[in-house]
Parts: sequence; structure tokens; C-alpha cells
Amino acid sequence: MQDILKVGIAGLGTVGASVVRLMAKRDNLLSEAAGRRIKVVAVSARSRDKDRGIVLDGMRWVEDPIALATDSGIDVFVELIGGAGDPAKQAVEAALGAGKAVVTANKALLATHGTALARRAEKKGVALNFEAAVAGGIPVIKTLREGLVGNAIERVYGILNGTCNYILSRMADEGISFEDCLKDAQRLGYAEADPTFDVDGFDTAHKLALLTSLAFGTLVDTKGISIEGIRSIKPVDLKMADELGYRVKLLGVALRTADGVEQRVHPTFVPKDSAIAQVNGVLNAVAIDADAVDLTLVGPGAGGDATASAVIADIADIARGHRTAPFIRPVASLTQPTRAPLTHHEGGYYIRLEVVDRPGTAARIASRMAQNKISLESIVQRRSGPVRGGTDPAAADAPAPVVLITYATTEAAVQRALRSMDTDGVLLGRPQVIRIERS
Ligand SMILES: NC(=O)C1=CN([C@@H]2O[C@H](COP(=O)(O)OP(=O)(O)OC[C@H]3O[C@@H](n4cnc5c(N)ncnc54)[C@H](O)[C@@H]3O)[C@@H](O)[C@H]2O)C=CC1
Ligand SMILES: N[C@@H](CC=O)C(=O)O
Ligand code: NA
Repeated sequence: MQDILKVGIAGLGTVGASVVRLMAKRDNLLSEAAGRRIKVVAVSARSRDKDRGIVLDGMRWVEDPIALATDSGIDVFVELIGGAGDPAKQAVEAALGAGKAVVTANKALLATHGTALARRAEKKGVALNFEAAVAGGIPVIKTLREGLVGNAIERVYGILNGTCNYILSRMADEGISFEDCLKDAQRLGYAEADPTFDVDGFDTAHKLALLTSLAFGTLVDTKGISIEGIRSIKPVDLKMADELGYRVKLLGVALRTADGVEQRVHPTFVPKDSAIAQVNGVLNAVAIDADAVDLTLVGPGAGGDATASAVIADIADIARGHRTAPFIRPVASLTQPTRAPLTHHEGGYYIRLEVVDRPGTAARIASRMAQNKISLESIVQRRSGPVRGGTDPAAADAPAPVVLITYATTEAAVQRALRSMDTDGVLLGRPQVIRIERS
């Protein structure tokens, strides 16, 4: 067998510890598959004494991750610290500068500095692999970089955050509160160190930005993404979705339109009978619509072992001497994407309104929708206040939810209709607006 590929790992948390454990377990198999022995020779993390349930015998401990990145005893630097700033950024820059191949699971770092890092990797002729950064254990980066390279891609979309899918699935199926579901996702190692990245949609946006670049040959553009998280989703929305034949998923969608690239992250109604609606819990799904092939990949999007599986595959590629440009094409040929405005978005909508419960309100809503050329597929009115005809004087103006499902329309028309209802004085509180994605 040839010489050994020497690996240094910075970060021994959920993912790092799984990488060390799985690499030890698969030692022979991995070496056979890669045609070369792969060995973790040095590690770095915040606390040396912490019990991680892994064996670090034979691995040097390096206090400073940046020192490890340039250590002459390693060939590959694996960054599993996280965060778009230092020390992760400085360590990856240092490793590439020193001509080391880099493997990272850090989507925040790549979404923010991916282009610059890819340029550095290119200059040194080394790999910058990040399979674990998008949809955890699903080999979607390899699919886009290699398997679909002969396709022109029209749309890439999917469930890209395991924590949110876990929360939405359990809220819908078990009636568990948002807060309790989030606590469980953190305990299971799915959530980011700061879980607001998950629930407010930023983690999905980071991953979407990388997918968009790979799919459309554009520079990584997080600023062009419209982002909404899942905090506003109430049990009533999940219940209405169920009654109306939908599931609610946090989707990241990148679409080529006549106006440019539309990139959006938001909770979405998906038809119950669609493939994506069946993807629950921590599972992710990435659907790719291309000219020659349409496909959907499904698999675990978060968790130590699932993510480690992708990290190890990236290391194995380096051991094989297999290298592709980080974003498929050389950075110089990536184009600046034209951003399609969200107001031009076309599709169906779920709209939940809290309205004053008095005669004529439903007619007023229907007429405002008609004025904006919005056709309604269904309208459901629920009485939440006291029974009409009762003696309670507060009953007259009690809030009552009205739920609308529209046929395809534009975002601009929906916003105009809601503004006009607001001036009519029929709305109580902010309308809930959820886009519908047909697959
Ligand atoms: N947990 C998951 O399911 C997934 C995580 N990722 C990404 O993988 C990376 C690691 O995530 P986790 O393992 O979940 O995080 P974690 O928080 O469990 O582990 C982070 C590790 O980095 C070390 N670290 C943190 N700050 C440090 C510093 N200043 N200096 C030295 N070491 C430091 C910590 O000691 C710890 O060992 C992140 O970029 C994350 O976004 C990607 C896909 C899935
Ligand atoms: N926090 C992320 C981890 C994987 O990227 C998620 O929940 O998907
Ligand atoms: Na992946």
C-alpha cells in the first residue's frame, strides 16, 4: 500500500467525535476503498479533558486550531469547529495557504467566504471539499459536481434543515410544543451551536446559497435570498394544512426565472401526496429539476454519524487523488447572479386572517381578492368567539380565523390585497401568509 494520508481534525463536538469514531471502526475498509491508508494523526478542540466517548490514542493534541491547520505533520485539515468567523475562517485560510487539502462541514463559513476560499484552493491546486455542509449525509454536492454535470438545472429545492423538519414533523404529528421539540433537537445533536440559525432560516439559506452556486454557476450570493423561519408557524396552521391536504415544510428554493435567479427560504405548504411531504423528522430532501434528469435525494440531514459519513467520503476522495473545483467551475468563470425580485414570485398561497366577526367581512375579503385578480380555491371560516345570537356583547367583534387557499397568483398581488384589507379595518393582527410549492 502507498504512503499514509495524514489527517488533522479541529473540532471534536457532535460531528468531529463521530468522524474519529467511524474512521477507527472503518479503518481497513476505508483504506481499501481509497487505495491508501488514512490516519487521523492530530486533533484540536477547546477542552482536552472532556470525555467524548472516543479513543484519541496515537493522535497528537494541538491546542491551537490555526497551528494545526499549518502543521507539517498533516496533509488534510478537517475543520469541524463551525461559525463564519475565527478561528474557523483563519484556520481554513491558513491550511489552504499552506497547501493542505481542506474538508469542512461549515456552511456558515462557505456561504459567507466560499468564493474567496475557493480562489485560494484553486491557486494552491488543493481540494476544498464540503459535502457535509449541505443536507448532512446526503451526497448532494457530489451529485451536482459530478453526477449531473451534463445537465442544465432549472430548479433546486428541498428540506435543508434537519432541526426545522424535526420540529415541524413532531408539532404536526404529536402536538408537541415548538420549545420542547427544539430542546430534543439540541439534545440529539441536530441543532447549530446557536439554534436561531436553524429556526430563523439562516442555516437553510447558507445551504441554499451553496446549492445555487453549484447548480447555476453563479457566485455564492446569500444577500439575494429572501429568508423566513418557522417561529411564526402556529399549531392552527399545521391543523389547517392537514385538513386542506398539505404538510408544512421549511424549504429552500432556487429557481431560474425570466427575471434571474429566485432564491427563497420559507415555510411552505406542500401537497400531502408529494414526495417531499413524506420526508419527516431529521430527514432532508433535495429535489433537482434539470433538462435531462429530475431527481430527489432523501437522507439524514443532521446528526453526528450522518454528517461524519459525508466528511469521511470527502477525505477518501482526497486520498484517491480525486479533485474537482469547489464550485465545479473555476471561480473566474462564476457569474454574478441577477436577483429575481420576490414580488414577481408566482404560486398558490395559504392565507390565515384573524378578522372581526361581523356580517359582510367574508364578502369584503372575497371582493378585495377579486379586485387583485386572485382566484380562490377554497375559503374556510371558523368561529372562535362566542356563538352568534348569544347575549355576550363582546361576541360582536370577537376574532375569527378565515383561511384562504389561492390559485396561482403573484406575491405582489397578495401583498396589495392584504394592504387594502388592512385599510378596510377588517383585520385583527398580522395575516399569516404561507406559499404553496407544487412539486
Ligand atoms: N451537528 C450536525 O448535525 C451538523 C453540523 N454541521 C456543521 O459541522 C460543524 C461542527 O458542528 P458540531 O459538531 O455540531 O458542533 P459542536 O458545537 O458540537 O462542536 C464544535 C467543536 O469545535 C470546538 N470549538 C469551538 N470553538 C472553538 C475554538 N474557538 N477553538 C477551538 N475549538 C473550538 C468545540 O470544542 C467542539 O469540539 C459546524 O460547522 C456545523 O454547522 C454540518 C452538518 C450537520
Ligand atoms: N443544524 C443543522 C445541522 C446540519 O446541517 C440542521 O439541523 O440541519
Ligand atoms: Na451532503
